[in-house]
Amino acid sequence: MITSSAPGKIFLFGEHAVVYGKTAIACAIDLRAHVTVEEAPSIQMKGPGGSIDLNPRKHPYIYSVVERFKDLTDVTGVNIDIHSDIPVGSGLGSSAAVTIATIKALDAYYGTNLSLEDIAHMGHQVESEVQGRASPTDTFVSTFGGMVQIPDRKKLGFYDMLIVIGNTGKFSSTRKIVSNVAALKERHPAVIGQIMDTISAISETGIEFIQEGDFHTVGELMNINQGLLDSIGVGSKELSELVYASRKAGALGSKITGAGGGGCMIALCEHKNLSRVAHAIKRAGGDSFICRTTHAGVRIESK
Ligand SMILES: Nc1ncnc2c1ncn2[C@@H]1O[C@H](COP(=O)(O)OP(=O)(O)O)[C@@H](O)[C@H]1O
Ligand SMILES: C[C@@](O)(CCOP(=O)(O)O)CC(=O)O
Ligand SMILES: [Mg+2]
Repeated sequence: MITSSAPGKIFLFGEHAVVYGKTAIACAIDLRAHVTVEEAPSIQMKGPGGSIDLNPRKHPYIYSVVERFKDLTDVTGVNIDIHSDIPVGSGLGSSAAVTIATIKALDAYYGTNLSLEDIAHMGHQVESEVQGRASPTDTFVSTFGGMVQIPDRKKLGFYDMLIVIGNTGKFSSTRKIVSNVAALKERHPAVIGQIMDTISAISETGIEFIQEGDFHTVGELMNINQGLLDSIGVGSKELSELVYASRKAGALGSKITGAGGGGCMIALCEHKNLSRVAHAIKRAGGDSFICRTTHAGVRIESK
């Protein structure tokens, strides 16, 4: 029996634009997906009512991972059991964390000796297949941990940023939101293209201010990024309510994280207003918790 785990993530800047090759900054967080694999008579997934055979409609990410392993090795019966701390369909990268942890667990189980680069690459292929189109961000940061810049695949240092996550509690499918943005871009290529370029410039400017420790300016850039996410139709009334409540309570900046349409927002705070912001998000109807970033990428937990 082998157990692996991989982290979820937040986007400080650049979601959606990064799908079109623009710059984004993402950070691994200490919510993790845990995957246990053990010998079984067929390829199965453990569920609440017991184990069932792997089904591409019910388990699209895991199915796609297993199909890829069939190209690498002789895939024998295995039971896959997932326990994840990451709220599903909420912009915190649950799909990538589950995908990357499954790849790592199967790699250890079948002895395929994949490097971290191989794992991130396979994860990106899986997300692209299931999502229709996907950037390498979530799978890369879930593999390597820390703060990263995409598409450069640059591992940035560790920055002690105080972030509150606010969750609207509304499920949102990344596949659907990404395809809505693609359709909008097709209708207005010049307009949306320029918005994507501006989001890219925000990410590139943002990283400089993160490195300087100027979090007031980082927050200001997050607010500009949020306006542009709204402009491409990935906002919602509930997300905006949490965003404005957090700013009123003193957040330096706040924005959607991930696909949007529902799911989570993040608020950059100072020590003095951290709990005020968390409470304000709750009063505005969301769940909120303090986000801890992590260096720890994918890893084997036990063998
Ligand atoms: N614990 C889990 N077990 C099985 N599949 C999961 C789990 N968590 C997430 N997933 C898969 O990821 C999908 C959600 O991914 P996505 O729409 O990209 O949202 P996000 O990655 O922001 O949570 C789910 O519909 C499911 O297919
Ligand atoms: C919208 C997008 O930029 C991020 C999606 O993140 P999440 O699945 O909502 O956690 C898509 C992608 O990068 O593939
Ligand atoms: Mg996802």
